[in-house]
Amino acid sequence: MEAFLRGTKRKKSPEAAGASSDVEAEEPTEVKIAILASLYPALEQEVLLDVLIAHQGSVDEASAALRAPPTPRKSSGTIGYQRSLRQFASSTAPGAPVHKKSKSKKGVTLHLYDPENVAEHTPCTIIHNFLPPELANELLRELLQEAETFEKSTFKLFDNVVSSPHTSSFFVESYDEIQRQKTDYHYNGARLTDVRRITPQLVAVKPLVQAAVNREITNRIATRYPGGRKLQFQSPETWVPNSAFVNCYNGPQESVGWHCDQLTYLGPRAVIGSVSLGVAREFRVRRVLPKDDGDKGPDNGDAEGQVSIHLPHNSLLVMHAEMQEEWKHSVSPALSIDPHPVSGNKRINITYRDYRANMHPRFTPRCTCDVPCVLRVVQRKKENFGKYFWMCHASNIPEKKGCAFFQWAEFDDDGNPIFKTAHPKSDNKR
Ligand SMILES: O=C(O)CCC(=O)C(=O)O
Ligand SMILES: [Fe+2]
Repeated sequence: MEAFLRGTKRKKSPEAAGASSDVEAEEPTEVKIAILASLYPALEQEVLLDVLIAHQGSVDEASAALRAPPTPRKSSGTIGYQRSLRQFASSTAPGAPVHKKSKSKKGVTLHLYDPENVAEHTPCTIIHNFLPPELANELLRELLQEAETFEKSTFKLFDNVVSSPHTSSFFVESYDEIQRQKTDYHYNGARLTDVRRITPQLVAVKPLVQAAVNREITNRIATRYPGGRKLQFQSPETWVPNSAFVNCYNGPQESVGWHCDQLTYLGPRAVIGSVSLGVAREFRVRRVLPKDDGDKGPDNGDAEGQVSIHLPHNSLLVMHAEMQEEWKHSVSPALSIDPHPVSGNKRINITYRDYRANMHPRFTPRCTCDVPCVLRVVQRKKENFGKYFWMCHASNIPEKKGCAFFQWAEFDDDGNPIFKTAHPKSDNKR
């Protein structure tokens, strides 16, 4: 999970027309919520999110409003209601448009349980009872043991120490790769310290995840994408997971705020396979709606409402190629949970990822701080919507300020990066 360690305001780059305000608006909600939560610990995250949205994402203004004497207000959507979408279901012809009018509404959370509804109304597909039951339990037991030593990520932001509301660790395939992760890769401007070797059960499950995800991708393309063809910038190659973030949510309050997963090492139109074990929790998604240049109105964050996908023990959720660029996702705090016979109050989540050889930091642009850049996409502004860009993320390192580096990112139709200038650290070998 990379998405929450971002923060301080950046200097705007004059080159970043159409992307610059997106960058600011794009500062992760997670961080803003974490700051507000540390200042107002008694308030639920959803209330904080509402207030933040009502103040166009400004932490200062949201905080001022929260300090003011409370006026009675309802928090929207804390308790969702179950609603079947069967009544709306229609068989989808090959090549049907990706962007269907959402069945969800502003301020309302639709709760989806049924795989057909999930495929129809979100950028995801879900497979229930994914692994043989004993394998799922073995994997859960193994990762619960690993999770004993997982830590919350903490980071300094302004004068607050903010910590992620769950624990996690990152697993790769070899000791060499652990070393490379610790020296070459950057996450939000810093290096990972807790990188582990993939465990025996993670190894055992990997080919099953790989086969299922590739099947789901093929099916998604054939049944839902225009012309039955892959999206522009989506890789035509087989999806091969070579790393996994493992998250542990201990109890109903542990969560992860709204974010999209970082594309820096995955490339555009990334697909992610996400296995859920233990306590069932809600995975929420909402579409990011771009705004016109002159539109100074409130953030569109909740304009189409949220969709809640229920993730039971032993389910595989595939986040498809349209997910990270056009949607945000979160695991919301729960009012209550049903304890699981193996894990008690804990939920384990594994996101298997395909790190692409041609997106290795030895190839990607470096900013003037000499840190490999982060890959972002314009989401909030209609101007340049969907365009990718490289920017500095050193401002997240406590002692560094970051620079105004900005460069549009180019890819061929299959999502292979086109780097204009040879990278000084590139030896073009892999
Ligand atoms: O726990 C989950 O289901 C999602 C985790 C997630 O979004 C992430 O690791 O980026
Ligand atoms: Fe994520």
